Amino acid sequence: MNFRIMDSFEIIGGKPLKGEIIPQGAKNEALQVISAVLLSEEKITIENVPDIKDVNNLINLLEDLGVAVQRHGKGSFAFQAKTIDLDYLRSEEFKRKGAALRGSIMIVGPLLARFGKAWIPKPGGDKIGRRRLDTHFIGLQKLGARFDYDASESFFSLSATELKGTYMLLDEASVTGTANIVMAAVLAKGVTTIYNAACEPYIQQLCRMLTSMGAIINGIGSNMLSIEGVDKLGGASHRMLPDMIEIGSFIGLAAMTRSEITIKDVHYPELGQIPGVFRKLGIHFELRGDDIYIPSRDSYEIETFIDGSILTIADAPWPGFTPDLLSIVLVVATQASGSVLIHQKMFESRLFFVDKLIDMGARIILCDPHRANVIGLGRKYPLKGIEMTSPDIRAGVSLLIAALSAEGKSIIRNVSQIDRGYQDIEQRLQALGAEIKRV
Ligand SMILES: CC(=O)N[C@H]1[C@@H](OP(=O)(O)OP(=O)(O)OC[C@H]2O[C@@H](n3ccc(=O)[nH]c3=O)[C@H](O)[C@@H]2O)O[C@H](CO)[C@@H](O)[C@@H]1O
Ligand SMILES: C=C(OP(=O)(O)O)C(=O)O
Repeated sequence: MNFRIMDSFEIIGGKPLKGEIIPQGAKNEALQVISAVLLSEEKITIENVPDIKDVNNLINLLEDLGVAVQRHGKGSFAFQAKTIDLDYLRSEEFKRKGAALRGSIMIVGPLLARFGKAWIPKPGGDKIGRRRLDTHFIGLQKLGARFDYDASESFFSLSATELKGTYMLLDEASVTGTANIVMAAVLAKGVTTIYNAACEPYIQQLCRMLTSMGAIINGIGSNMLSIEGVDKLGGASHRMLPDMIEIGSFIGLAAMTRSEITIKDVHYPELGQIPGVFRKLGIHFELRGDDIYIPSRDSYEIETFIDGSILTIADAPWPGFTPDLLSIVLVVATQASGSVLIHQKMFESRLFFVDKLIDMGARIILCDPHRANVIGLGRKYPLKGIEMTSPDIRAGVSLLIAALSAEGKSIIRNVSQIDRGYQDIEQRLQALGAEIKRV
């Protein structure tokens, strides 16, 4: 039998969309809190889990490790990590499956804390520049773990007879690094202080879930976490936040395609800089209850800085602007009036996809791997549909937004990148009136 993998989208662009959209649960929170179920032998219920490739891969990985997983309905799961098959961690299958996603790195902290051992292949995720793991391993070593790296197999091993709380200053505020160290410290002996900790909402959510499991964590939401280790953690139930990157993607989509869209239940207070950045691009929207309503408008004009100089939008660790939305901001700017400098400081290979936008007719100068200057077309002419390949998840969605706004047909290949993090995206866009199908 010949199975064809439907890994492309065919899009006929240029049509305004209309309707309501509910953001999925957050991919990056899911990867943290689902890894944390390994810390307890009791049942942990998690609601609003997104049905996306990365999360499903992590859940499968946990099942292979022996975690009992019950699906209670859409997005609702119960996990129980009573017995864990540590031998599986040495298997070829684990090496292959673990390497498929970035989030798998976060099983290391819990395994080390509860069983004194952990192995992990170099994790996957987007090819958007070097993605080192030093912060994770230096932090775990400070807690007392021994660490070994087999470069020929790209395989990390860690072990510890006892983890002991200590003070540490992280070399960078790594999101998954902080999550891993926190998950190890909650079961360590004594107090761990993590300074320069990442503090984005998903780390806060992880800390809240751990607290409801019985962990003692102070400083949640700040860059100084203090964790008093406990002997054992219990069960809990937890509800995940909506995905802020999806919410930002939908704001950008609405502006770029002249659409009237309501994004439901956004948890506005948790969106940090995101609404402000889209406002700086000249996009108008209203907060109605906890929904963001974006009216259909023909044009939007990028602001300048107060002194009249060209606006720069740059990423930074939270509470700065998330790097995961810069590609979307960039594409939205291509049809604005005015200019903006997009400065992707955190990842070095995330802007190369602008070549495809240039082929579609956008005016962009890639100054260097980190900076792109966008000179908005101000709707003087539409982008035109082309065939292209999605290099990473966020570039993929940016190209999708560009294609939905463009005149004519576009084909986007390699959309399994998009499936990593956006649930049923074509069906949800079709419900808003988009002409998109998987081919
Ligand atoms: C599964 C998951 O949750 N992935 C997210 C997580 O990845 P991840 O946890 O892998 O990303 P890190 O926070 O470790 O680092 C991201 C990049 O920023 C650089 N860096 C980081 C901190 C800092 O203070 N200075 C600095 O320059 C790092 O060197 C790296 O190049 O956080 C990233 C940053 O928000 C997001 O893009 C990813 O979507
Ligand atoms: C970079 C991302 O994901 P990951 O860390 O899983 O590669 C992202 O979600 O934009």
